[in-house]
Amino acid sequence: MLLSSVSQRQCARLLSRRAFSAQPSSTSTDPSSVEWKLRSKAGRNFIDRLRCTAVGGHGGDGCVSFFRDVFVPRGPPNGGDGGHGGSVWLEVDENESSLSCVKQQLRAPSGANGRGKTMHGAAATDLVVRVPRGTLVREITSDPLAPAEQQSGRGGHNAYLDGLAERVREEERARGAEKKSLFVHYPRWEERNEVEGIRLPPEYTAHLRMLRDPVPLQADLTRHGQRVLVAAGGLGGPGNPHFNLPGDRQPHYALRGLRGVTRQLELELKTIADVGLVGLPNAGKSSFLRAVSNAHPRVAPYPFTTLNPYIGSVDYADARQITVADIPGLIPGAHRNVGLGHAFLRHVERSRLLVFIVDVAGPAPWDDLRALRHELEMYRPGLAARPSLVLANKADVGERARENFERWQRRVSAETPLVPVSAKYRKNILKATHAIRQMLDSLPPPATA
Ligand SMILES: Nc1nc2c(ncn2[C@@H]2O[C@H](COP(=O)(O)OP(=O)(O)OP(=O)(O)O)[C@@H](O)[C@H]2O)c(=O)[nH]1
Ligand SMILES: [Mg+2]
Repeated sequence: MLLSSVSQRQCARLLSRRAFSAQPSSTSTDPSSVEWKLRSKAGRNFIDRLRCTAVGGHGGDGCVSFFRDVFVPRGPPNGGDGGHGGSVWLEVDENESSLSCVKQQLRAPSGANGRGKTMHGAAATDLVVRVPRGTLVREITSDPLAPAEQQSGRGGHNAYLDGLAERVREEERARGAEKKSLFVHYPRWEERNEVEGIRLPPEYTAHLRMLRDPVPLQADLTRHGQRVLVAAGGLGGPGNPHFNLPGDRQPHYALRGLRGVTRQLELELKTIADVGLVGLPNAGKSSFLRAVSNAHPRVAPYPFTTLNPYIGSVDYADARQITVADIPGLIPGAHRNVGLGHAFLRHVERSRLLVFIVDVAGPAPWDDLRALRHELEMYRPGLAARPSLVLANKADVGERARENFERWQRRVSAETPLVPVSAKYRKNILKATHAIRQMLDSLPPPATA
């Protein structure tokens, strides 16, 4: 059996309680159980997938006012412009390791309204949200009429088409009404102002068009400092001096500020590391990461000690650094998300080199390796064919480990390097890190985004 101490079903049941944001469960009081561990700080704070809404700030309204003085009863217009609304940005910060700092509502502040005496409203500051390197941003597009389309039979399809036609008619109606509602009027001038024929400023119409037909957003944030605009702030409304035209020197209207863009987003963190450690639970992945890097993931003699990915960096004598990701253990069925396999596998998906850590003192380490490769291949075809290295860990554990290793070495093909190590007692670690580096250096450099 591949996983002796914890049954597959038990792991799946316990881990399935870890929702998107790793909600703790309340029953267990056994400190070695997965439930207990999920209640710990690390389990609760690590979020690698979430949905949020980004809302750009509203633009401030333009002002309608006129210069007045003792001998100037009908002075020129002097209403200030409204300030622009703040935009929402996502920015990569390599010191962040989780999406836990991202709130569900990302709302940028609104711009201030313009005032008389040509006082323009202040523009709002942008909201910059820091996300970890490797964050994928996707817009969730939802068509409110889509469920009707999915209904079976002709009736459902007709209902969908009728709904679409009605929506188009509604939009046309709104367009006529919208133009009126875009204006701010001088007191008691609503009826007298003839705003239908007025040409809106080009940037204003461009913003309106953008609000009506938003371009779907998709981004992959891979570099420190990289930024993406997820919700543009609304445009401030121009004050009445903008409409001071030869035919009308006393415009009694200005434009309202426009709302910002609103987007429903899904953020997913897919860790970027040079090397991904893959192994069954308890194989010694975290012990290996501790042995080679400055990271200190928890090590304990029971499965699922690690519940979040950890990244450590291996420093070589010539100042070369290699990042290594330790992920929670995989169990058979991980590709079907058993034991939250998907949540873990996404963190090695982008590694250039996979390092399989296998307990060589187990009954059949070669079967463990086959099972791991199978899970990777089923999760994403081609993943198992990624350049890899096998570390036969726990080589210090007596006669059985030595026999297994010798048997295994006779079986493996030349292209799969097999290195015996003892992560716990730090034996043969240099040879392993040397082999990792050699393999990485022989690979083509990573594609830069
Ligand atoms: N004898 C021996 N024990 C080891 C070795 N490497 C790890 N162990 C022990 O194996 C147990 C599990 O080690 P971990 O590093 O937590 O294993 P893991 O693969 O990270 O486990 P999960 O995080 O649960 O997936 C611990 O008790 C370690 O002390 C080794 O080389 N030799
Ligand atoms: Mg671990």
